[in-house]
Amino acid sequence: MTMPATEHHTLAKHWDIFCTVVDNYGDIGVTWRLAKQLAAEYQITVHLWVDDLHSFSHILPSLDPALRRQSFSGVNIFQWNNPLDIDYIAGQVVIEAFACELPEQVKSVIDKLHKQPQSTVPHWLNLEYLSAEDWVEGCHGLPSTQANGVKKWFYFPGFSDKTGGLICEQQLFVERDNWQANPNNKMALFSQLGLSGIEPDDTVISVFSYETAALNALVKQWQHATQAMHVLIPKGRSLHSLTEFLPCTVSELIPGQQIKLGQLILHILPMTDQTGFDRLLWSCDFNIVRGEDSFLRAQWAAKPFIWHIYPQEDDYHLIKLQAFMRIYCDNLAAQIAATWAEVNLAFNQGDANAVVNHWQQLNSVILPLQQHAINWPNNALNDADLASRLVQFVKNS
Ligand SMILES: Cc1cn([C@H]2C[C@H](O)[C@@H](COP(=O)(O)OP(=O)(O)O[C@H]3O[C@@H](C)[C@H](O)[C@@H](O)[C@H]3O)O2)c(=O)[nH]c1=O
Repeated sequence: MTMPATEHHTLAKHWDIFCTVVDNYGDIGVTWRLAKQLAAEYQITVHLWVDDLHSFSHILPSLDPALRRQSFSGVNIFQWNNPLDIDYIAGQVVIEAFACELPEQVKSVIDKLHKQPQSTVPHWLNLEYLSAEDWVEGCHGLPSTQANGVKKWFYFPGFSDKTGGLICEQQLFVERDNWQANPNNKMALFSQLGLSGIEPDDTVISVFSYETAALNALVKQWQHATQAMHVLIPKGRSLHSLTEFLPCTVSELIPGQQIKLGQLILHILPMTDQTGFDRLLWSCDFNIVRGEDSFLRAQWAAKPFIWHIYPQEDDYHLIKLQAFMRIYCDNLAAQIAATWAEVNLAFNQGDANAVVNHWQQLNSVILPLQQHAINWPNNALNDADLASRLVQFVKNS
């Protein structure tokens, strides 16, 4: 472990972010977005420590899971083995993402620094999950003093100006608007992804959900659509709810493969990096997303969406869903809000009949819903994105 012998220790300038991949791609998805933005917009050297590079490589295909150190987009990516086999050098900030436990070596370096007279310790932050619930405002930015006296700060993303904000790159909306202004962009993307047979005016829906009977019911209904419909689904959890429509097992499906079901064509999507995923969401008419990061990106896409929230014990996720739906629907006409909320609720409850009924009603409110989706991102950002608030928070704390 590298510890300078000097008494007056000055911290290195970089930030460390520690991320464990619990399951799925959300934890690494969020930390990777944040790391890239801190590097690109604030010229901060970021060391991103990840315990599962294989999972990470699904959303960063150029990553080599066998390498212990590598750099992409100005971020140094380190394999986090336990115990650490790469030296931790104390930097300005250490972020433990989603309450992952920091490695012992890191805690012991912080502890030693804390005990040295006149030395500074890194700002130690715990980055929490995003929630639209009211209590978040009261908990954001609170310190917790550890047994050794070092303070750890709780950083809560959120939708109000009293929270830590939402991850959004400064140029994202400009890039999205430019992309959406020219339909050739989406057609070029579809062809680059190996998707054929999509005409510019066809309805295109992306699906990145968990397993649910609601998706199965929607696919049954979409087969009888009046016009051609395309549903784009990456290999993964959504398809486990659609096995009755598939000609083979989910693992045998190949990206680019098409399954024709009446008016509907299911397209198997390759997974792309996050920039490609964002562009996909910008290019579809409707997106079904999940978790945390794709949920936010669907909002930034300015398109109507269903949020399949990550399921939690005792249906706690439904409380989180309701909290978000309340703020999203705040200035929406009652009938539009009710229809959109009912589709979301039915999808999350796996209620096949209800989701089909409410989906049909969605057609009658789709224009104002599209307009709302366009207005929402600027309102939601509340003037400051998460990275800018985080940099400010570190300066002030
Ligand atoms: C389909 C696809 C996704 N992605 C990215 C977008 C997101 O960063 C990431 C998916 O993350 P999420 O949308 O958050 O959904 P998720 O279900 O994968 O992750 C979840 O993990 C749990 C452990 C957390 O508790 C949840 O809150 C949630 O974050 O994958 C790509 O980069 N390319 C792709 O082709």
